[in-house]
Amino acid sequence: MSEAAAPARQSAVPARERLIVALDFATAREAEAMVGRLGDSVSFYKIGMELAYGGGLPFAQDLIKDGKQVFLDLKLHDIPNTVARACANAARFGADFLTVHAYPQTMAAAKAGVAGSPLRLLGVTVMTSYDDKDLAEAGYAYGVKDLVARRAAQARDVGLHGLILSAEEVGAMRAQLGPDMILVTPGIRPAGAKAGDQKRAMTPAAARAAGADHLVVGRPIIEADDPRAAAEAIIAEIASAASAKGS
Ligand SMILES: O=C(O)c1cc(=O)[nH]c(=O)n1[C@@H]1O[C@H](COP(=O)(O)O)[C@@H](O)[C@H]1O
Repeated sequence: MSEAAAPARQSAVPARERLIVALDFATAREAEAMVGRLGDSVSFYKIGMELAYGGGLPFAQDLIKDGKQVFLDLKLHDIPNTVARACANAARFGADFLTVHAYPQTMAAAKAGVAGSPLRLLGVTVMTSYDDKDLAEAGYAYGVKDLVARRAAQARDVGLHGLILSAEEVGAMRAQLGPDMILVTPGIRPAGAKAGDQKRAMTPAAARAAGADHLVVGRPIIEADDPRAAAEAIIAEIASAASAKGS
C-alpha cells in the first residue's frame, strides 16, 4: 500500500466503517454469535487479548475471509528483535490494524517488522482507563495530556500509521500531527451509558466531531439487549457528527 493513499481513504471512510466493535469474549464461539447478531450493521471488528487466547486468531482469519475488516489488538511491547519478528508474523494475517505500545524502541521495531505489508500499526499512547493520578502512581513524570503529546510526536517521527488515544486528546493531536495520522479512540460511551473502568470517555458524536477516524466500542454494544440497535444508534451519531463537520 502506498502510505500517501491512507489519508485520502481515511477522510472518505463511511460512518459505518468508522465503528470498530471490540469482540471482548473468552471464546470464538461467543464472538461468532455476536457477529451473527450484528449482521451487516458492523463491518470492522477488534480481536483483543482475551479472545486471542480463546481461538481469536483463527477466528480473525474467518472474519477477513467473510469480508470484514479486522483490528488485531495485541498491544505488543518487548525487546526490538521480538517485536519486529512478531509484527512480521502478524502481518501475514491480512488484518488492517495492529496495536503496539507507543515506546520509541517498540514502535521502530514494529515499523521495520511490517515493512512491505499493508498492515497499519497503531501506537497505544496512554490507556483510556488512566488519569493523571494513575500515571503518577505508575512512576511517570508526565500527566495524560503531555504524555500523549510526547508519544504522538515519537510515533510520527518513527513513521507509525496511527494512534490509540482518548477522544479528549484527539483535537489537540489532530492539530499537532495533521490529517495523515489515523486516530482511533476507545473509551466511547453513548449518553447515559456506564463508564465502567474508562476514565477518559466521550460520546460517539463528540469523539467524531473532535476528529477521531475510528471509534472502538465494546460493552455498550456487546452487552446491550439489542446489540444491532445499539450499533446502529452509534453509527447514526457518527454520521451526524461527520455531516456537521462537512467531512
Ligand atoms: O487498544 C485498545 O483498543 C484500547 C486502548 C485503550 O486505551 N483503552 C481501551 O479501552 N482499549 C480497548 O477498547 C475496548 C473498549 O471496550 P469498552 O470499554 O467495553 O467499550 C476494549 O477492548 C479495550 O481493550
